Amino acid sequence: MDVTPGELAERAAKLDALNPLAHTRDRFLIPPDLVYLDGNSLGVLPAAVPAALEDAVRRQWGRGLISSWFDEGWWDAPLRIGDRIGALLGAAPGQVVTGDSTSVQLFNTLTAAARLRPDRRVLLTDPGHFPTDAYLTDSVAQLLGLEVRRVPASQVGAALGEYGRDVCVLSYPAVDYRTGELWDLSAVTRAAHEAGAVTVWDLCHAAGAVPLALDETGVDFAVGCTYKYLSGGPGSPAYVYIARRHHADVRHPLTGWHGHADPFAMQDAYTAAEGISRARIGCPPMLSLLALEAALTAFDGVDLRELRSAGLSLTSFFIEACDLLLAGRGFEVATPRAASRRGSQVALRHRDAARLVPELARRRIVGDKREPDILRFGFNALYNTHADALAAVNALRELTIAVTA
Ligand SMILES: Cc1ncc(COP(=O)(O)O)c(C=O)c1O
Ligand SMILES: Nc1c(O)cccc1C(=O)C[C@H](N)C(=O)O
Repeated sequence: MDVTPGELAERAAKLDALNPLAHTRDRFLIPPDLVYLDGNSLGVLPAAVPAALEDAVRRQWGRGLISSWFDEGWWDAPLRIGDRIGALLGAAPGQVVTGDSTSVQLFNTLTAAARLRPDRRVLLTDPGHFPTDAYLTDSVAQLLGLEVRRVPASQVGAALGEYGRDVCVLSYPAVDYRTGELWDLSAVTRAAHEAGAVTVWDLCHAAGAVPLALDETGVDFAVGCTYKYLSGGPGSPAYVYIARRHHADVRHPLTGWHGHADPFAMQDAYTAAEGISRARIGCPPMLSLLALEAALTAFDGVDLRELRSAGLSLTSFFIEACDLLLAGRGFEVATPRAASRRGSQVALRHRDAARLVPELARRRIVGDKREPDILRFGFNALYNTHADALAAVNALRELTIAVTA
């Protein structure tokens, strides 16, 4: 090892001191002495949330009661908060709506997307997609009489060349939940369009960590959760993006009354609302939605390019520290080393992953384990530090034995 742990600690301190986003850490209530590297599963509580929830419960609900639906802007909250999220996704206003879970949004969106190409029979998806995406893709295919083919994003071009004219939808994650690999949304979307198909992207592991340019990239549909890098809280509502050019044609299977053109006319038959409102379903979980709105203020004034470079600085430093301090201890970096191919997490493979993750937690360092042998460390540049990264690597060094000298 050319660099000593002491020198790495100095580097971490310097990098943290130079971080232009250092001030945003104060926007979160991080438990003292905790190194939290699991914000890619459940983000830390933003400082603005408790008071916003208190107000939502005691004043808006407690005193305003039913009048709050309109007097406090509850009815428009899914659209208002959708636009705030849209700004983080590179989407112009009026194309994102919040509500329901990612799973529900996936079902609604995949079905609506496939219906745009009724003469085609193949749904293309990632063999390593998150389980809920895999299960729902299969369900939608079953319901619509389609066939699912599982092709890695890196091989989509070849697959489309072979049978692309029969593909209706490509359903892919922007960032792989296990390895943290960032896919090329632009290249996959372009290839899909050349073959006449549409894309449904799952942004769960990208939104709020990686700058996205949905409008510019020509993405058709996207869904994502808000409890990871957006720190909306456990079970906070998901969102869906539908490019404006599809609004008039899109037909959802979940035709709830909030998506009706005139909800309070209480008509017998469904008529879809204009614009993104047609992606609304039923009554949204308002308290969670208002907590999410407060949580998103943690992004106020944050330049997303700066956030991305701070995130890459953290993951690059973590990988470098792993290379230096964990050599010969049975670890393998499963995340791409090229910054352009990396989201904001680093995954390490180790055959003792199941032992190491709880051992880390006992030392107040939280990451998580994914099957079969992956240790995941998520870095939210709004609150994580290089010192956090080094603490995790130092602990892993203490918990393992070097096999080679
Ligand atoms: C890529 C991805 N999609 C979807 C989900 C979850 O969906 P839901 O919010 O419906 O539980 C997760 C995480 O739980 C995920 O990582
Ligand atoms: N949504 C979760 C939950 O309800 C319980 C525990 C974990 C989660 C997660 O978010 C897991 C996460 N999507 C993953 O990437 O594995």
